[in-house]
Amino acid sequence: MAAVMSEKILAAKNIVCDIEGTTTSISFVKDTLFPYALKNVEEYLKNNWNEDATKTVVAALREQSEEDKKAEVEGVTTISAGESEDIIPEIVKNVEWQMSKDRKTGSLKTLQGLVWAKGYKDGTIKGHVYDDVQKAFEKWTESGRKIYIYSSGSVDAQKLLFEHSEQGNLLKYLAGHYDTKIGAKREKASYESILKNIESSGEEALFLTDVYAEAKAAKEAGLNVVLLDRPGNAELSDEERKEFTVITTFSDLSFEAVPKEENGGAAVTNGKRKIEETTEVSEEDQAQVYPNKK
Ligand SMILES: CSCCC(=O)C(=O)COP(=O)(O)O
Ligand SMILES: [Mg+2]
Repeated sequence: MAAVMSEKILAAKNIVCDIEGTTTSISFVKDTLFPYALKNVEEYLKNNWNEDATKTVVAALREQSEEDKKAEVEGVTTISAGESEDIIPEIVKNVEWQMSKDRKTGSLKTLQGLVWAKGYKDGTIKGHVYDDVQKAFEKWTESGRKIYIYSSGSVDAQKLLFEHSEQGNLLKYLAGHYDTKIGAKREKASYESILKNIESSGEEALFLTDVYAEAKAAKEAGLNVVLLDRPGNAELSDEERKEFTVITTFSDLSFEAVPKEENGGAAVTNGKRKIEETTEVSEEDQAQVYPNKK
């Protein structure tokens, strides 16, 4: 069954977009990025030990491990005090432990980004984006919309992925980046902070993600939300599919131009067609306008 889209969704001026499972395959993150980070973290630390960025991230990793120890997180490994390179094996062990749990701590994500930088810059890594991403970004920005990224991956890691993507440098389409410094992705307050930051109402914003808990938090903050069902994503339940519009590709979202005088002003509605609520939509009608399905 094709997606059911509300008028509000299609009118949104600000699009906030998740990465893993939304613009980019989960398998690229799990099978390319994570193994690269694990393989190269020790070398990165050795080669960059005296860099400020390394000192800052090591201090943050140590702080995190102390917090985890206090909270009695199972399996946590500690990082000794001091600036000696002797503690590199302890850092590597902590990173391996965190990555085995797919933790989204800011310190781990920052270090991963630092390690990936070399791979992106020497061409070993090309950021995966689905086939429809570049075209959609182009259309959305051409129609006067602003695209923001909100991912657990650090802002620097996000920029690397889109700068060195399989579809070329996509950074020109992006108006801003947010990571977990603004808050965790499953918390309503994070989305409220993003709205404040981008000077948008919830009504004028659309969040695209693959994770139901993130969708729920964004919805609570007043944003419109559409869930992505990309190949390899976790299965969405029938209940989750009832609560949110679900699409398989960005091509399913088709916006109209934001009139110039309203760019940065009021939201635009797609005045073309307003159709009564329905449960089934033909492929051709995917881009039509429907009242939001609750
Ligand atoms: C942009 S860096 C790679 C992705 C990553 O490390 C990650 O944790 C992705 O999480 P997301 O919030 O984009 O689902
Ligand atoms: Mg995701």
